[in-house]
This record gives sequence, C-alpha cells and structure tokens, in this order.
Amino acid sequence: MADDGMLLNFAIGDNVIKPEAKFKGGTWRDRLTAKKRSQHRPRDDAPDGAARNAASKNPNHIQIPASRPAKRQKTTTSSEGPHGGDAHTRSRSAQQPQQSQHFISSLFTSNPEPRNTEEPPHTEGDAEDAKPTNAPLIDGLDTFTNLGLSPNLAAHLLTKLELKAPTAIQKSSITQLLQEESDAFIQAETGSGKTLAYLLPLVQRIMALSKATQGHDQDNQGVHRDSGLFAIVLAPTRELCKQISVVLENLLRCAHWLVAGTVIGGEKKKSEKARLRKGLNILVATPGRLADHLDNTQVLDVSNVRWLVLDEGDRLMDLGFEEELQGIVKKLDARQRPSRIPGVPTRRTTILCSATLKMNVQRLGEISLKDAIHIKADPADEDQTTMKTEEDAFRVPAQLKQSYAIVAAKLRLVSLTAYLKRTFIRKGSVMKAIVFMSCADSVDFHFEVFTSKQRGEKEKDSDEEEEEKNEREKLSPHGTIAPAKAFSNPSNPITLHRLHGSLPQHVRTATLNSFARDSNASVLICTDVAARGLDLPNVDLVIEYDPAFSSDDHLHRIGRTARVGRDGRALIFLQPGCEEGYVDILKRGYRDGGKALTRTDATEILKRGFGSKIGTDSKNWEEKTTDWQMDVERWTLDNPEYLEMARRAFQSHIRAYATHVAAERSMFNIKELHLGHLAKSFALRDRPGKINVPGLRPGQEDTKKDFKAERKGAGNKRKAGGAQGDVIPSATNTDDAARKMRAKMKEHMSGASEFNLA
Ligand SMILES: Nc1ncnc2c1ncn2[C@@H]1O[C@H](COP(=O)(O)OP(=O)(O)OP(=O)(O)O)[C@@H](O)[C@H]1O
Repeated sequence: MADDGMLLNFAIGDNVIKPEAKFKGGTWRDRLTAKKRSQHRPRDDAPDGAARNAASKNPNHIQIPASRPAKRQKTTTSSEGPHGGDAHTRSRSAQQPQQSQHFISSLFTSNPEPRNTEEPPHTEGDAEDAKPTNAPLIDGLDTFTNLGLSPNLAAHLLTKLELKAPTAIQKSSITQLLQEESDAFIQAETGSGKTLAYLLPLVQRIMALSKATQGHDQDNQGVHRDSGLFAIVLAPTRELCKQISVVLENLLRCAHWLVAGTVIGGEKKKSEKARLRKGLNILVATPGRLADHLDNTQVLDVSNVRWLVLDEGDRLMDLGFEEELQGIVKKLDARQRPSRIPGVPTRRTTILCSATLKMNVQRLGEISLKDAIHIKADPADEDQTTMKTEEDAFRVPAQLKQSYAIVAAKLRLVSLTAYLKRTFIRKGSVMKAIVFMSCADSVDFHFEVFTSKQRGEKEKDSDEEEEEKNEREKLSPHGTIAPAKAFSNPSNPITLHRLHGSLPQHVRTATLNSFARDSNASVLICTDVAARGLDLPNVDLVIEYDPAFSSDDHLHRIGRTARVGRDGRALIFLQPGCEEGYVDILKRGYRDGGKALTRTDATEILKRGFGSKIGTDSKNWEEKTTDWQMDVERWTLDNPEYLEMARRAFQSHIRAYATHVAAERSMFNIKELHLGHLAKSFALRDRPGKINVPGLRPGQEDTKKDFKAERKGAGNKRKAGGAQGDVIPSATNTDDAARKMRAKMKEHMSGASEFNLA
C-alpha cells in the first residue's frame, strides 16, 4: 500500500528534497484532503471556524508544506531504502527483521517477544472436551417432583418453561430449603441456575401458604396480593433485578393469585410507592432503593417478610452496600411480627447466593446469616470444602474452553479485528460473542472503528449516505447498534451492539434486549456492566480484549458463555511481559489444573484473519494487516470527532489499567506499559505525552466529580485535559496514582454511574 499524504510517521529522508508532495493510495477523498492541506487550503466540508480551529490545535494535524519535506520518522537504521517509508517496505521489513528497513512505528517491528515460549501454542479445538459441570441432571433419577416441588409447579416448569430436570445446585438447594428453616449460603458456578435454585423453594413455600393452593379457584385462595410481603430478593444492579423479576413472573404464572414487583429506581418513587400500596407478595429490589423505601415509604410493611435473598453476594459487597445491607437486616428484624396467616414460619430465612467464596462474601454472611448451611452443587465436592485461599474460591464450568493470546501492544487492534473476522468467516459457526473492554470510552471508540466505512468500500454520494444514516437510525435510534462492517462478510453480516454504564438506563435495556433477541450473528462490545449475572442466551464466545480488574470479574465475564451445560469458548488478550503471569490465575479456575486452557498463537490470529484470499487481492497477510491499520489511523486523523474519541479511549484505558486489584497489579504493572505502542492500538500517531482529553464525557456529573477529586487528591491544580500528569500516572508515583485511580475508577466503573444503582 502506498501511504497517502499523511506521511507524518513515515516520512522520506531529510536529505531528499521534494518539490511537491505526491498523494497516492487511499480514497480519492483522502488524497484530495491531503492535497488541499498541503496547499494550505481549508477543507470544503469543514464548518467555518470550529473544525479548522480544532484541526490547527490538534497535534495530529497534518501539515505538509509544499516546499519542505515532512518530518523524518525515527528509524532504527541510517540507510533509506528505495521505497522510502511505504507500507510495502514496512511489511517487508517485518518479514526480514535482520535487514535495514525498520520503522519504529511499523506494526511488526520492535515488538517485545513473549517471555514464556515453552508452552506451545495450540490451534483452537485442541482443548480436551470435559463433562459439563453446570448442566441439568439428565440421569432420569432427579426430577423436580422428586425433589419435593408440588406437581402443579413441576408441571409448569416442564410444560411452560421447558425445564426437564434440575441442575446439581437446584437439586441440593430445593431439597434443603424445602425441608429446613435454616439460613443458607448457595455457592455454585456461573450459569448453573442459581436463580431458580432459590426462587423455586421460595415460591413453593409461599404457594403452600395458601389454603387452597391446588384449588385453582381464585376466590378460594388463602393468600392474595394484600396478604402481605413474604419475600424480598436483593440484587446489586437494575439489570439483574429485572432479570430475576422476569424469571419470577414466569414462575408465578402457575400461581396467579401471588404478585411480585420491583423497586429498583430509574422511575419516579411515586410509581414505586403506588405499586407497593397495591400489594406485593414478593419484592425484587436494589439495596439502595429498598433502604430508601424502608425509611420513607409507610405503605411498605415488612412485618411478614420471612425470606430474604441476597443474590450476587460478592458484588453487593464489592459495590459497598455493606452499610445498607446491615441497615436492611436490622430493620427487617425489628419490624418482624407474628403473622395472622397460618403456615407462615416464625423466623426469617436468609439466603446468600454467590459464584465465589471471597472474604467479603463471608463478611456478608456474618452480617446476614445465622447458623447457615453451605449449599454446594455437589455436597461431596472435596475441592470446594478444602478451599483455603480466596484465590481458590472459584471454579470455571469444566466444559468452558479458554485460551489466551500473547499479543504485543501495537498489534492489539489488528489482532482483535482479525480474530473477529475469522470467527465470523462462516455463517452459523458462532452466533453471539461478547467483547469486554476496560472502559466506556474504549467501547465507544471501538464501536465506531468496527462500524464505520471500511477499506475498499466505494465512495457514496450524499443520497446514499443519507439513506445509510437513516437505515442506521432505524436499526438503532440510540446509536448503540450498527452493522459491524469491519468483520462482516457478504455471506455473514454481523450486527454490533455497544453497552456501558454511561448510557441511559432505557438505552442499556433496549440494547441488551436487542442483543439477546437477535437471531442473526451479533457481537456485544461492553464494559463489565454486562459481566455479572446477566443471562444472555446462546453466547458462544467471550473475548476479554482488556483483562478484568480482578480474577473474580474474569470468572463472571467468561461465565456469560458455557451456561447450563452448553459449550463455550473464551479468549483473553495478554501482553508479552508481566501480564503472562495471569496464565497461572486462568489455570486455577479448573479442577484439573487447566487442561481446557490453551494458548492461541498471535501470529496465527493475524494470518487467519487477514490472510484469506478474498477477491483478486494478492497482498500477503502482513501487508493487509498494515493496510487495515493505516486506514484506521487515517480515518482517525481525518475526523476530529473520532480523533478525540481515540484519545479519550486511550487515556481512559490507561487510567483503568491502573485500577487492577492490588493482588494482581504485579501482572498489570503500569510501569511496564509501552504507551507509544499502546497508542497505536487506538489508531493514534501522537506521542503519548501529546494525548490529552480536552474536556469530560458530556453529562457525566459523577465523572466531573471524579476528575475534581482526583486533581484535588493529587494536589494538582491543572485543568482536566491539561498535561500528561493529569491523566497518565507518572512512573515515579505509579503506586500512589494507581491507588487513587483504582478508588476513583471503582467509584466510576462499579458505582452509580456504571451500574445506575438505585
Ligand atoms: N434446570 C434447568 N434446566 C435448563 N435450564 C435451566 C435450568 N435452570 C436454569 N436454567 C437456565 O439457565 C440459565 C442460567 O440461569 P441463572 O442465570 O440462574 O444462572 P446463575 O447460576 O445465576 O448464573 P450466574 O452465576 O452467571 O449469575 C437461565 O437461562 C435459566 O433459564
């Protein structure tokens, strides 16, 4: 590929005088823009003033004076080859690293090698097939009726919800909770059906309160919506509450005299109060909102509450709900009264539910449980009873095939693109994939990269552009859904969705619903807002483009696939160096030491993604990879809006990187990040020190507070968007900066703005 006029990174030598810059390659628009700029002519399409001003202040602004050659890019060699800095030479230099044409900014040079070369890379599919550990028990011996559920409820499960047999955790918990009144801690892998594991016994017990449960005569029911609130289910996020509420509604279709409802915020308190006044038997709530109603809503009578469920216990604690939960438990204790309804137990049963057994879950247990029994999927599971450390306290579903790829910083964007291209090369092989990123800005930037006009796509006239814009708006009025042009192919068009906590609640709900219901191949690109508890059907693949902030989050992320016995794959991107230490953590999730964990060769990803012989294109995979990268870099440089998105994404990514939990920070050491190389994966050609975010995310009051607090905390008086020190932790005070940023990021990522907690 010949680079166009934007040769700022790959300039010709200082000693070569070029009277006039030649503009080759790229689209006609790229060439025209570069030519105009070289002649100091304003862009025709730039709105007067603003855009030009922005461009002139922009360190990426391309200035190619006709009389002066562009600035020479640093190279590792003194001799200049006949092809100068064109992409062809760059990829050739990658093929022949011992030869002279090494450009620092080339994709394929100066990349660090993986430290651990002993472990041979595998091709996918090499991983051993293991028996699913979270599947329904299909031995025929275990049915819902055998476990003690009423025939009415069991029949409803079979005929209406198509659930034939319980999973192991459901078997254990239903048996236990139907027979005994004691508190319980339910711990099981992701996707093992924990929601029904606590809802089924709870609903059965409440159904049994009714004198004429089997009578099907509504007038004759002993219990109805005004009989009192018997159970409260608490979950950390609105999304989770809604999901639990849907499962509950489905169950209650066989007990229509019982009524469930939610108080989760995101609507007027008046509407929630009205709902409470009408009468509910089971309430699903976020802790913040429930605490509020307990203090301020008189119609909320909790004197009959006999079941309290704390779902996603570790997350409830992570998000700092300890105080609220303590208050809720105290108030429920204080307000409990003997019930006039026969059969209502005298004491309250509290059930704590979690996929992990961390210290904070144990702390929550201390606050809320009395003499609790530990309910596990397999009571004889020695592994779980012998857990000694927090790190041992989680398990991955055994059938989940995980792999990791050691990808150099510069090659991250092209590798992700290549992996998605090759994943969706054939229709039907993968239907749904989730890509996790560290922050909202990165999600937004990558969404634009993957959905914008692609290389080789013909220029559109204004009518066509308008039509395409309308199509896109029709597909997604909120701009969170669009065709994924970067990795679709004519026989397999992919839809891309984006999701993060900075989007309004209704947009998040609409986007998630669309992804869940999409019957065609689709990809969700998101932050950890989608990591916990969300039950998205048929997710075949999870990609952790940015590793999670803690191994627990990692477990929940990959737990979005391989659910209830289904197959699933997960790939994590790690950078060469200290990040490779994370492989040991990945292995720890398996009972067998990690036979289902394999290494995917990073070069192979690129070869397979960019190497296919589509059309008449005869270039090799390195050239195609370089072309693709250069094209995205040009696209970013050409559009002030996208350039700012890229910079925000880069900066936020680095801030997020500093927030890995302390125990894992030695593997995610910000001092080891090569910021210049990393910038390339955000399609930026700036030096890292030049990358500043001019302003804040619009409408994010929390973020503004974060910035202010952070500046104050750091004793730094510069404005946000000022110098590098504001936004990128310096090498000297990394630990301190990491600590502060982690606290702030946690607040931002996990707190109100990310999860929109009530
Ligand atoms: N017995 C069963 N048979 C078949 N499918 C089931 C069964 N029980 C639950 N499911 C389905 O399994 C999926 C996962 O359930 P659920 O969300 O409760 O899992 P989980 O263990 O809470 O997962 P996570 O830890 O990720 O929150 C749901 O779609 C649910 O309908």
